[in-house]
Amino acid sequence: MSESHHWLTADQLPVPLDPLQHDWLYIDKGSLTRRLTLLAEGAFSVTPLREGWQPLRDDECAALGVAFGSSGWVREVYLRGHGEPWVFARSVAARRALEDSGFDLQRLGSRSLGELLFSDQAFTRGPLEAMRYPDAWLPAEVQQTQLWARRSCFSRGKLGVLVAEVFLPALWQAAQRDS
Ligand SMILES: C=C(O[C@@H]1C=C(C(=O)O)C=C[C@H]1O)C(=O)O
Repeated sequence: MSESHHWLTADQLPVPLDPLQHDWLYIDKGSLTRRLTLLAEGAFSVTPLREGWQPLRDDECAALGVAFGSSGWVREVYLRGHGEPWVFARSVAARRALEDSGFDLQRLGSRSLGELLFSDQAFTRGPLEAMRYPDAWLPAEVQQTQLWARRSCFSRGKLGVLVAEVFLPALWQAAQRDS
């Protein structure tokens, strides 16, 4: 894997990002749901693509502090502005921690996970890390190399919900128009 295939904090990036990308990837630590809702003037929606129990990826197990190959809940969605996919988001939590926590990730459907995480004061957000997301991890229809993604872990007690967000070209176009 090349250097760009590691999750990096802003100070670990070999080359600084342009200011707009830096802002979306690292600076805004508030709810992305809220930011996208504003950018889309309310025309925001969440569409689940895939939800279920699966073995988590190695980078996810490492970030959550569980053994490689651990099972977890995987939720993949599009966050849409004006119906267009703006962000592909993949959120995961280890099975044991999730079951012990009573946190109801399984029945969210098209409600935003962000609303839930940000409305519960007990969750704290870990550092934001970014990388160019491997295209093989994206749904075929938006597959493209070199797309920037970020991730961070929301923690409440022993539960960690790791949220990765991949910014799609339509988002950058909308953000550029707005800036
Ligand atoms: C973490 C947030 O939640 C967003 C909403 C998600 C969902 O509904 O699955 C997933 C990831 C995030 O992009 C947020 O709004 O900041």
